[in-house]
Amino acid sequence: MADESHVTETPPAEAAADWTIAQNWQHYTAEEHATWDTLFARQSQLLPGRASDAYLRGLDVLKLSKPGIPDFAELSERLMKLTGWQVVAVPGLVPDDVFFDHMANRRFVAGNFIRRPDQLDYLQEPDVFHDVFGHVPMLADPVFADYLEAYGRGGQRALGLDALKYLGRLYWYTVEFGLIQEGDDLRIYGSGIVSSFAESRFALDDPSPNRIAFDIARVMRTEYRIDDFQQNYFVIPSFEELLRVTVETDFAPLYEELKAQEDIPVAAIVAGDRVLTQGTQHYARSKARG
Ligand SMILES: C[C@H](O)[C@H](O)[C@H]1CNc2nc(N)[nH]c(=O)c2N1
Ligand SMILES: N[C@@H](Cc1ccccc1)C(=O)O
Ligand SMILES: [Fe+2]
Repeated sequence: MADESHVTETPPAEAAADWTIAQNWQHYTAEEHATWDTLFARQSQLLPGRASDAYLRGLDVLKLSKPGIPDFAELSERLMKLTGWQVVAVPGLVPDDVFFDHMANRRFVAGNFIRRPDQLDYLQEPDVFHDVFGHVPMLADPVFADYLEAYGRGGQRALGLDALKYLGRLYWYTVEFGLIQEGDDLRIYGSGIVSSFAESRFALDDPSPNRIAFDIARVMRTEYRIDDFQQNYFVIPSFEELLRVTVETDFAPLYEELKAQEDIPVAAIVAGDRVLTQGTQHYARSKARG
């Protein structure tokens, strides 16, 4: 999950300078493994027909020899052979520059903790289920694996250009909450959706949110919220197209243009949008009434 986290700059005592820690797979309790198995089984039944082909193909990389929470060492060995990525354990959110450096070197940072049984349906911090079940299967797709490495390098560049706000939105509306058109069907590839039981249905079926065709400048201008279902989803035509418009476009001039423009509020529809669903926003309004 990506958000405007306010993490401290010095790593916690047990972490290395790059914020990595030992996963300590042998320390997980039977209850923690059971939480993983419950979440895994629930999503595995829900996602066929909802998640993108690339995600469902990638899911196999998680079918390891042991039940319960995956062992990052075993997982990384398999992932490395497929796309050169590995999964490293961190205690939680890490500073942006640390996050980008790992990503630029094909190291995916994953929380080593798992949510409590009473948090099955939603939590804001990225736990091992969100990071590994949500993100890792996409790392097994060669095109998406290239996209994420390029994103890491782009993040390092964006830091230097004071443009993190714009790149963070691109991450949010693709890696975390992206939808993709597959033939006549709308499918999920965003990790924040696939790792959420309720949002996996809401994102595709509910008339409440907007669903808008992906446009790089529009996405970078659009605000987002981190505490509930999204009110906007952006739809890409393919991962190859996402790679083409992000890796091949020099963002520096785009960042300058965006700095001269207003941000677009969440849920707004603006001129030029190719709107697939004009949302009713009834979900957000019902929550606002409390
Ligand atoms: C880079 C961007 O700001 C984003 O919010 C980052 C910050 N730090 C992170 N740290 C961890 N562990 N996981 C994440 O997804 C992120 N997201
Ligand atoms: N093209 C971006 C780098 C980038 C690539 C892929 C994803 C995100 C960002 C830049 O010029 O900064
Ligand atoms: Fe995430």
